Amino acid sequence: MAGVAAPAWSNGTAGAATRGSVTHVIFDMDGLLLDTEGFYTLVQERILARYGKTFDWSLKAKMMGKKAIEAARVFVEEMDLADVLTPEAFLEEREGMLQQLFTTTELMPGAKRLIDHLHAKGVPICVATGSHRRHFQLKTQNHSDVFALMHHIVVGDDPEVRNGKPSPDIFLAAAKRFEGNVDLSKVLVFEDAPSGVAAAKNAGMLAVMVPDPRLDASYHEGADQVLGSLSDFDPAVWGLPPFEDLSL
Ligand SMILES: O=P(O)(O)OC[C@H](O)CO
Ligand SMILES: [Mg+2]
Repeated sequence: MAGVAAPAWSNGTAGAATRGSVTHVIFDMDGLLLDTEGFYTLVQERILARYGKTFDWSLKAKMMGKKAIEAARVFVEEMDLADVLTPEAFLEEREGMLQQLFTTTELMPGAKRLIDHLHAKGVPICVATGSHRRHFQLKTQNHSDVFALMHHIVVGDDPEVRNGKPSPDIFLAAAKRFEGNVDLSKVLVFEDAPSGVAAAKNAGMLAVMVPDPRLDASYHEGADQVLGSLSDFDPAVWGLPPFEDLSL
């Protein structure tokens, strides 16, 4: 794209990049940076048990990454509960349980090391989460050091995010808030959810997927790379500054 400056860390020499020359990085949050997806699963299992139904990973795949109300509609519809539970009542019921669980949130393996590294090298990084601000605050309260390194954070109830993932809205809003012009084809999104990978691709960006191993491999389709953990990510492959301490 015309007028797009070379990244600040670039020394102008050819690197070992084989998958592109990434200039900006956007992180998903739930299930990617933070180990919160299990909380949603647990609470939803409890609610379904009351109706004699079982929560499974094909339902999980359809809900994860979405805005709360959009995921709630999927839950009620897919589980055939419309006669006994509205999406709004479902959200209200799970809220108390979730709020307690969120305060115990842990980082996913490799998240801190990667964020520290990209920040130290001057790579512009941000978070784009379908989670609304109230939940974002609860989930991140013990990890403010990590999230403080983000250039900005876009949450699901941001006015610019009209539609949740797989709409590209949230990633387009996130890219716009970096400084200067951003070539969307050089933005790398990290995601754990099928809807999130689709949103990144709909935004014209690159997508690395770090899925839960229980997610069927058919949902990996569309990702530019699939990793078992953020710890497996090699920045140099994407034209990003390499890790210097390879012992980690
Ligand atoms: O994966 P995130 O960070 O977009 O969050 C989405 C929901 O809050 C949880 O699936
Ligand atoms: Mg996620």
